[in-house]
Amino acid sequence: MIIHNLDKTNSILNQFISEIRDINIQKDSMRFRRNIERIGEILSYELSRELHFQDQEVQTPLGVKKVPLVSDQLVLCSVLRAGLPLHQGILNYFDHIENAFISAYRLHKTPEIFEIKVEYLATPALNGKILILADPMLATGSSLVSVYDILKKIGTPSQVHLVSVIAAKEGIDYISKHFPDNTHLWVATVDDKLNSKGYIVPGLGDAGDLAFGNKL
Ligand SMILES: O=P(O)(O)OC[C@H]1O[C@H](OP(=O)(O)OP(=O)(O)O)[C@H](O)[C@@H]1O
Ligand SMILES: O=c1cc[nH]c(=O)[nH]1
Ligand SMILES: [Mg+2]
Repeated sequence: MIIHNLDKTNSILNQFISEIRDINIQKDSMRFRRNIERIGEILSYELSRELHFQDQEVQTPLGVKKVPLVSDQLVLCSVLRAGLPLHQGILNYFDHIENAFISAYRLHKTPEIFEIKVEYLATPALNGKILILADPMLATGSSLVSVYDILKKIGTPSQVHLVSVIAAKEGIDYISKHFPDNTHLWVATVDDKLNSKGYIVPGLGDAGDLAFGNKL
């Protein structure tokens, strides 16, 4: 797996990451969603450098200019619920991308032991296309691996790009073993630890709840 951790370079991205982590600022759920969306836009720009480009002629009022434009067929699949604002951010940059949605949630047997349930999928064909799989939190990595196991049954993408906001080192190690070697991971920042409940520490808390409210 090829890992692109954007926190290696200081940029305005730091501001958005610090706001989604901040226990006071993150209470403003509209700002939380919008910050995740903005991070999705920045990750999209970075990811776009790894895509394939072909020259296209553009007619201006004064002449013709050859411009290299993205030539890949792209599918963006986001993991519900927390993936929704990240999905919107990526969609803001890739106007013509096809869209897929998949659900994943933790079904707890005890506070510490859970399995991932995937119950919903809506996707276009994936064969030969570039799959961008988006989920803001990469904690244990079990959600991403579970959804990829389902998506693989639909078709074989030519390449996978994973987009995440905060990842734990442990989760990165786990998914590296389950995705093809040429998979790219685009992540805004990486934290060292998981707690006993599989939450990223310091992380930000529960991204789905912060974006959309507490669930039962
Ligand atoms: O790497 P993992 O250990 O699998 O954890 C990460 C998952 O947890 C969050 O979803 P959650 O289960 O909280 O669902 P939600 O989006 O509905 O809140 C997040 O959006 C990931 O899907
Ligand atoms: O830290 C975590 C782990 C899983 N899901 C979240 O929203 N946050
Ligand atoms: Mg959640």
